[in-house]
Amino acid sequence: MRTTLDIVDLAPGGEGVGRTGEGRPVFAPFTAPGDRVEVELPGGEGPAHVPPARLLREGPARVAAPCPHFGMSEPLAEAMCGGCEWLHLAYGAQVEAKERAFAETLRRIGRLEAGRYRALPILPSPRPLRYRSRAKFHLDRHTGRLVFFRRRSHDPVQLTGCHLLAEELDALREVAGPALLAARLEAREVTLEWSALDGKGAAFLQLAAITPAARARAEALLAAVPALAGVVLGAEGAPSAAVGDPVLRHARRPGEPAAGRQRSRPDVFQQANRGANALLVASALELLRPDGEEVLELYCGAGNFTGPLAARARHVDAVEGQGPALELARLDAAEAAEAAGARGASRVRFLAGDALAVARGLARERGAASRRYGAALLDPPRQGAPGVGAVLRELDVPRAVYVSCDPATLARDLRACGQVGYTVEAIQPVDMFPQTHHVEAVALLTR
Ligand SMILES: C[S@@+](CC[C@H](N)C(=O)[O-])C[C@H]1O[C@@H](n2cnc3c(N)ncnc32)[C@H](O)[C@@H]1O
Repeated sequence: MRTTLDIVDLAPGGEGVGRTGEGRPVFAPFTAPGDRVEVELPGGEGPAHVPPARLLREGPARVAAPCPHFGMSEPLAEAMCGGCEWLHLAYGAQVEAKERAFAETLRRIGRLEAGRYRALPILPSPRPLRYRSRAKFHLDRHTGRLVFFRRRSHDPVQLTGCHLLAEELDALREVAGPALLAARLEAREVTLEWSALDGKGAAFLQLAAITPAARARAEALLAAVPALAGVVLGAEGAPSAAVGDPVLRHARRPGEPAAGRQRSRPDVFQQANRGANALLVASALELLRPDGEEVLELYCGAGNFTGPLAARARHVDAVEGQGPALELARLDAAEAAEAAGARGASRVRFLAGDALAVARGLARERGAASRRYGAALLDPPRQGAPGVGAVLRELDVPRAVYVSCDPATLARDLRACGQVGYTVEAIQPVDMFPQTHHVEAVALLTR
């Protein structure tokens, strides 16, 4: 049934929300508060998710989307890219909506009522557009373009440019697609990364198999695309292989190389928004105050927090499950220790393995080798770290910072931490992902 709907808010999942005359909630993608839209309403009585709507009247938060691949185009959904959700929304309205939805998720799943913790105002991204230094694409074998898929499909969007990518990364995307096709590198997925510090990029190609022919083709790719310094080849069940030099360096604070550098490789986790990442790291350290402490860091990855922690802590034990990430973190730590002289030499110990299992093992250690941590920092993947509260408790950690990219799993884990005696003192949301509903956050726990 066709019906007219007034959009009144944005849901945590990014869709606009309105209610029918009978009070039925309706979630409509690509709408904005204040919009009046016509939607195709499915039968039933519960909350309805409708396909893209026809816009009848524009709300005040609506702006002209700068991208031809985005939005409520006619015919509906024909050209729509699955990358952005909110290019039609003024950036101020985006951060307000994230802050509201985030607090609501903490309340609903974490039972954390506003007022019971210090809710710090969301930190906006320094760049709302062109903020990504890495992204994952698909190679369209017919056109030779690196593409994104349309929403909820595997149909390619023939990108003529992407407003989320740093200009240099977008330019690399444009040339890398045809070069991959010419080199006959049939990658299932292609991750490209750009380093503003190095002025060069690197690629991670997921192939069916890593053969000598694939390596030779990767060499040909590097010869054809001078902006690419190296390639990592990956295949299921096989160790990855580097061709050229795919290790890039980033300034820990963009534009300030003196604030320290950090290695990355395109097959290893790395925050894609370097500007917002600098804010995230600074706010995590400000909340944790690791000065002079023995610190336990779980899920350290390539050492995004490890270097800044080590610069202030007495000692850091850093745990990570992925070998190549740990290798990059070790190289950065060794370099920083050398720069600091003997004083910094033994500040970090890296431990490989499952973060919670290693932490449980540390809690059982006794005698001279055992450590008493004054602070902990954890930054788990999207699925969170169920059970981390009990582990922190076993280790008798008085203060911990939990960094999360998923408000729902964060809220779940904070609630469980509360059940073993931790109090949520403060939470700082950070907008790492403008033009989408996603939000990153840092929470401070004490006991
Ligand atoms: C969100 S990333 C954070 C990495 C790093 N802290 C950063 O800021 O770049 C999560 C990291 O946890 C690692 N990881 C995932 N599951 C793990 C586990 N069970 N044990 C240890 N590390 C794990 C991943 O390899 C990844 O490096």
